[in-house]
Amino acid sequence: MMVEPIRETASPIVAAQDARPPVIEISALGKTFTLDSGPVVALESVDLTIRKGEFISFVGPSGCGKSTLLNMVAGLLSPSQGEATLNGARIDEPSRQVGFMFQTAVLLPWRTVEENVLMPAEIFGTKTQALREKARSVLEAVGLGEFLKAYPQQLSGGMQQRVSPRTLTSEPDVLLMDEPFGALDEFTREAMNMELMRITQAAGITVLFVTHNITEAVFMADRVVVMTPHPGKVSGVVDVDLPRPRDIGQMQEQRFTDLMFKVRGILGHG
Ligand SMILES: Nc1ncnc2c1ncn2[C@@H]1O[C@H](COP(=O)(O)OP(=O)(O)OP(=O)(O)O)[C@@H](O)[C@H]1O
Repeated sequence: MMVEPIRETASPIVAAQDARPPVIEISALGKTFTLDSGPVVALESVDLTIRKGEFISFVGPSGCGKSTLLNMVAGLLSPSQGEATLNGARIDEPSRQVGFMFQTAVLLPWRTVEENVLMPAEIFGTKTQALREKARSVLEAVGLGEFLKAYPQQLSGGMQQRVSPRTLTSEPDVLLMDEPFGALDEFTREAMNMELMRITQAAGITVLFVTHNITEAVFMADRVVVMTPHPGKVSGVVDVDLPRPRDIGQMQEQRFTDLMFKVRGILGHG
């Protein structure tokens, strides 16, 4: 009897990823909005398995359904076709295991930065001293250590946005991020991205990260999901086999440029 030779996987990073259990499984997921002018297919038959601890970037032009997809995974929007599951259970409402970071920081003006950060824990009745310390360390990590007692209106717009990672205080299993640092200046954005990678990698948090920026998408991700509009769909998935921890210097490497062009090619700007 012939024995099949064992095929070597292309890289140990990919092999390690494959061994991780699936956290989110998206099958034939679609969403059609009905407008007075007729139906709009926002998203068409998406299939995707996301494993524990993976960092997935979603990149694509405006209107390709990135937010629609994220909102369905968040349980904020119900699918028209197919389903998404979280740890095997169909997602049909928001879950405490899933944190959501939006583009704009939603802060209550009458609460201090620290009180804003601790608000979700207060609502769920889980505010503890340990959590307070955790909130402080997250705020210190994003350079807001001096502003715990400040009110949102005393911070610049960019500083207010840096409060976004408060979602991390609640230690979600999955973090959904819809252009969380989109409005920040490039330097702060880069620093926030590095910090985000450090925290989520250390805690094994699975991240779904939406961005318009191809460089950022490649730099952050284990896989880049490339989406195109009319109708919104996944046109390709690019494996990012760059070692971790990542550093800015990797952007100068040929492999990085190749991956960027691969993404561009799928987007149709190749
Ligand atoms: N609530 C809604 N009602 C009707 N149409 C919608 C609704 N939400 C989204 N759409 C449409 O669905 C399509 C996908 O929108 P979506 O916001 O998911 O795209 P996106 O890729 O996130 O865009 P952007 O990058 O601009 O945020 C668009 O054509 C949009 O107009």
